Amino acid sequence: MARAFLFVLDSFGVGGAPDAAAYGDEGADTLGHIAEFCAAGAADRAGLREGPLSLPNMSELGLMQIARSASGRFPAGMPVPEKVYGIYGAATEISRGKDTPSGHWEIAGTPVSFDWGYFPTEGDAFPQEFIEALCREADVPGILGNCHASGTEIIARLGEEHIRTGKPICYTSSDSVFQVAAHEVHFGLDRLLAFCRLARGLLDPYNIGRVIARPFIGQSASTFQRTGNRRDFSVLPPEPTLLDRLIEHGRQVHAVGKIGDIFAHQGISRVIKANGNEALMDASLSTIDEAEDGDLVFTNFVDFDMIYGHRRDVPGYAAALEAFDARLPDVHRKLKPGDLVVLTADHGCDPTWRGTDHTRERVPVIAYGPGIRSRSIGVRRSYADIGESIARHLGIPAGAHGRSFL
Ligand SMILES: O=P(O)(O)O[C@H]1O[C@H](CO)[C@@H](O)[C@H]1O
Ligand SMILES: [Mn+2]
Ligand SMILES: [Mn+2]
Repeated sequence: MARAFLFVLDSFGVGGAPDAAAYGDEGADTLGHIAEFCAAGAADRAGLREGPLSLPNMSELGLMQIARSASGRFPAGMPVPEKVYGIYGAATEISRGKDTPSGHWEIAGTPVSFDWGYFPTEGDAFPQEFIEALCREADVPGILGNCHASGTEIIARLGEEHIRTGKPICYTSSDSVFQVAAHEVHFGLDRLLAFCRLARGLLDPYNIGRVIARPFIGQSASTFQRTGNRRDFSVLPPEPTLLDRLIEHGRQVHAVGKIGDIFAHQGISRVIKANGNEALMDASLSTIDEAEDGDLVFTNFVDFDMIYGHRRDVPGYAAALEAFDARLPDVHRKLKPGDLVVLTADHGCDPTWRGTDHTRERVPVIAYGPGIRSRSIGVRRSYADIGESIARHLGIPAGAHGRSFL
C-alpha cells in the first residue's frame, strides 16, 4: 500500500489536445514551444539560463516519449534517453474548461461535465446588478477594471487610482473567474478577503468557478507587486473526489500549496502553505517525511503558470522547469518501498502563445517508485485515470470515472 505523492506542475502542457481548436488553441504546446525557443537560443537570459532546455531527470522518466505521443514530435534540442525508468504517458482532458479547478478535479477522478459561466469580452465584463449588490453590501464606492485583463498589467494601470479612490480592481480572464486586486495596506488584506467572500456568495447563480483575491503592495505603477497572500474561493467539486474517498477510508490528505483552495477545502486533512516553487518543494519533502502508509501528499507548483506562463516569459518558464527537474533527486531519496510519485499538469499555458490565457493541451503523466516497472501507458482518454491509479495504489475502491493504469 505505502504512500502516494501527486505533484501538479501547474500549466505544464505537452500539446496535442484533440479539441484545442474549439478553444482557439490549435498548435499550442507549452513544452514543445519552450524547447523550440531554447534550442534556437531565444530563451537565454543573462544570469538565469542559456541554451537548449535541460530536463535530465524528467527525460529519464519518459518526458521525451510523452511529448512525442501527445504532440507527434520530440521536443527540439533535447536528448532522448535510450532507457526510461517508470511509467509514462499523456492524458487528454475531458472537462469542458481549461482552468485549474477543472484540471485538478479531473486528475482527482471527477471530471466537470457542465459548462462554467464566463464573462463577456466586449463591454462591461460584469452584470450591473451583481456589481451594485456587491458594492452596497461591501460598502465600497464602486469598482475599477470591469474587464478581461492580465493581473500584473491591470495593477500597473489602475493601482494608483485604486489607492486614491478605495475602489477594488475587478477583472476576469478566459477562465470562469472573478478576480479582485486590492492594496494590502491601503485597502487592507482582511477587507479584500471579506469583499471576495461576499462576491463568492453573489456569484453562485452565475455559475462562476472561482473568486480570487489578488493582494498587492508598493506605492506606484513601477513598484506594485503581488504578494503570496492570494486566496482562491472555489465552488465545491460536482461529486466527491479521490480526496473525499481517501478521507472516508480513514486516510490523510496532505494538501501543499493551493490544493486546499482548489478543492474548496473538501477532502483535505491538513494544509501546508508555501510561497514559490522552491519552498513548495521543501514543504513537499518534509510532508513526505510525515506521511503515513495509505496517505496522499498533493502539491500544486503554481509558479510555472502564475509567474511565467500567464506572463508569457519563456526563459523564466524554462528556468523554472530546470530548477524543478534538479530537485527530483531529493524526492527520489525520500522514497520507501511501495511509494508512488506522480508528476502531471492541469492544463497548458504556452508562453509563446497569443494573449495571456491558459491553452488547451494534453498533460504528461509520469508515475514511478521503488520496484515500479517501466512501461508506456499511451495517451489516456481522461486525467481521471491518474486519480483512479492512485486509488488502486492506496487500496481504496475504484470510482465512477477513469481507469487505473496500475
Ligand atoms: O493574470 P492573472 O491575474 O495572473 O490571472 C490568471 O490567473 C487566473 C487563475 O489561475 C487565470 O484565470 C488567469 O487569468
Ligand atoms: Mn492551473
Ligand atoms: Mn493560471
